[in-house]
Amino acid sequence: MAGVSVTTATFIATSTTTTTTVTIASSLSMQALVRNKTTAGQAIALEDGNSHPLRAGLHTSRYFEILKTRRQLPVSGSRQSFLDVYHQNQVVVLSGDTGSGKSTQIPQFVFFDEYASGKVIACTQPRRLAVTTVARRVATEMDVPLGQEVGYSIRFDNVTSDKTRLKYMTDGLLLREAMEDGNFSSYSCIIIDEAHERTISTDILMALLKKAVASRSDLKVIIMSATLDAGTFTNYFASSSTFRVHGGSHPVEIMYLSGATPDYFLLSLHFVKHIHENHEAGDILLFLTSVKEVEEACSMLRTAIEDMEVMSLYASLPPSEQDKVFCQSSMRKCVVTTNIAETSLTIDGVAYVIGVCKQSGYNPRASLKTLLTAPISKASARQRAGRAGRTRPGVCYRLYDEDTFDNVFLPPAPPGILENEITSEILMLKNMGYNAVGRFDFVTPPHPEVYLRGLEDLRALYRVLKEVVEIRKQLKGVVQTLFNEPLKASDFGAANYDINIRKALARSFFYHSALHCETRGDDVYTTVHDNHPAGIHPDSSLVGINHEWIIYDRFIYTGKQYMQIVTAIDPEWIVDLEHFQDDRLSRKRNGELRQPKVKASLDKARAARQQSTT
Ligand SMILES: Nc1ncnc2c1ncn2[C@@H]1O[C@H](COP(=O)(O)OP(=O)(O)OP(=O)(O)O)[C@@H](O)[C@H]1O
Repeated sequence: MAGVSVTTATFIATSTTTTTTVTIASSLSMQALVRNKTTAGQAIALEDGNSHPLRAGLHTSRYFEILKTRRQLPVSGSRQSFLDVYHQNQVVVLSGDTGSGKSTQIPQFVFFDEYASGKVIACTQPRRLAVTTVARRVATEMDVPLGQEVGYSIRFDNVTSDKTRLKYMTDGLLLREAMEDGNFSSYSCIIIDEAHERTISTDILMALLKKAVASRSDLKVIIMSATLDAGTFTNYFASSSTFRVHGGSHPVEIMYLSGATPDYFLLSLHFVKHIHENHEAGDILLFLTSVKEVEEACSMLRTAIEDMEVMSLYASLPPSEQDKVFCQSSMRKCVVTTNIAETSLTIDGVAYVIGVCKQSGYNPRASLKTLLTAPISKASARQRAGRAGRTRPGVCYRLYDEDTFDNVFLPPAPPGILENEITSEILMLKNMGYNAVGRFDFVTPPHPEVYLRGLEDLRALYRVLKEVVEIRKQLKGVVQTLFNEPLKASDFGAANYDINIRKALARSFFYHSALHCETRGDDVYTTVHDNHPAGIHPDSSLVGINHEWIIYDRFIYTGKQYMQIVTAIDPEWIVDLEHFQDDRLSRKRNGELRQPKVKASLDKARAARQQSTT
């Protein structure tokens, strides 16, 4: 809607700020709250009352215990200043230190302020584990059963009800909802948490929210970020103001090595043992670089230390296994994890954090995903340290020297949209009516090459669909002619079924074709499009077969370059495509073919094809 201005403003809070408490009549109820006109004093009075403000009955004693610790969090001291800023602005960008209370407290402040709207508050997290654990914590803090006033929604797991007014969800799920309703009509406020992680979903959501706030003046947006990067978001939402919450829950001492280590893995295990044998009570959180390392470390630690409970934590573990790390233990706990535990998580009892690093990237030229050991960013290192000191003072051991942290560590990881393929996001935006995706108002626009690759993949999918539809039509015709009856379902047992599907894939994903390179040995191929050498991924059923031609879905780099999701094809299926005609084959500057073997194989296939048709 024209004329609606979107503004942001500054919110400064410190752990020492005192709370303004307004005297409230004892008869105050939730129904007396007026949307976006509530005070911190009103909410505090409702929270402090013996009676539960949301249901009949009294608060439990545990509720008051937790309430006492919540009131000591840095954000609690600035509840009224936050509300003032929130009331005056449609978009608030809030940044704060780890453990200051952003994820758990700010949504509750908004809960009281938005209660009269009758709509839902969404708080997004990039990771499923953060969604479920933060929602559970907030439901406990508010003394309500999870799924009632406070719930969560992740793919395949929806714990909400008609009563839910504060919903934690993944950024991906809210994005899916936006496909149906780009105005976010059922929400009064949307909180994007951990915005500094710059996941693709978060970035696209921010663009959609920028549009939505312009057409819905009653929609509020809060962008929460743990770093000083908030400027990027304030600029994006048409303002240059910055908002800070200072201080975390408890102090964290940072320790560095005095020099570099040649083997961080073994050293980290020695550190765990050293802490266990020499330091006072407190659980240990060890960050490693891959699932393989995590499992290896767990098994070595279990053998070496009997009186310690060792647990692994990574994204592909079943949720019931992940939840175990949050359970109390009579022994010291050591949680060995990947970067899944880097942000948002509070594992009660963790006093020691040990950190090493690795990161993945995407090369659009080669459609190549990499998973290489590389220095992490300072922001990541700070997030990891922030996992200590949440429920008690902590120590963070960084397995590198201070000089490395100051001079070698990378700047914050680039936004996900610059590092990943975005095919499904392009499709989604097109589906929402954004046809010129290249001109979409991204916070950081992706490189044109990533965008072009995405479009090429979509064109390929379209070609597959067209071919499959054509094959189905032909099969239907054949069956009808032969048996004089209509085809009821696809006949998976038909002799040519598999070949027809592979043919369709070959003719659509022809630019992902590769030719076996006999001189380099088993399972090594060269891509036809880019002339890259690559092996067949060890998980593939084609390993050891050495088909002459294959097509692949994607590249992955894990020390070696591999093609994943591959299928064998016959060059006779593709020789007629323009892409494989002589004048289109890749040549050097002097006109010589880069891959004479490709031409030889295509010529052979062309001759065979001609013979079979004559
Ligand atoms: N499950 C829990 N058990 C015990 N205390 C918790 C739990 N979750 C949160 N807390 C307490 O609340 C504090 C604030 O947590 P919250 O997740 O809101 O911080 P945050 O500012 O969002 O941190 P981050 O930037 O690391 O996500 C924690 O430091 C801790 O003291």
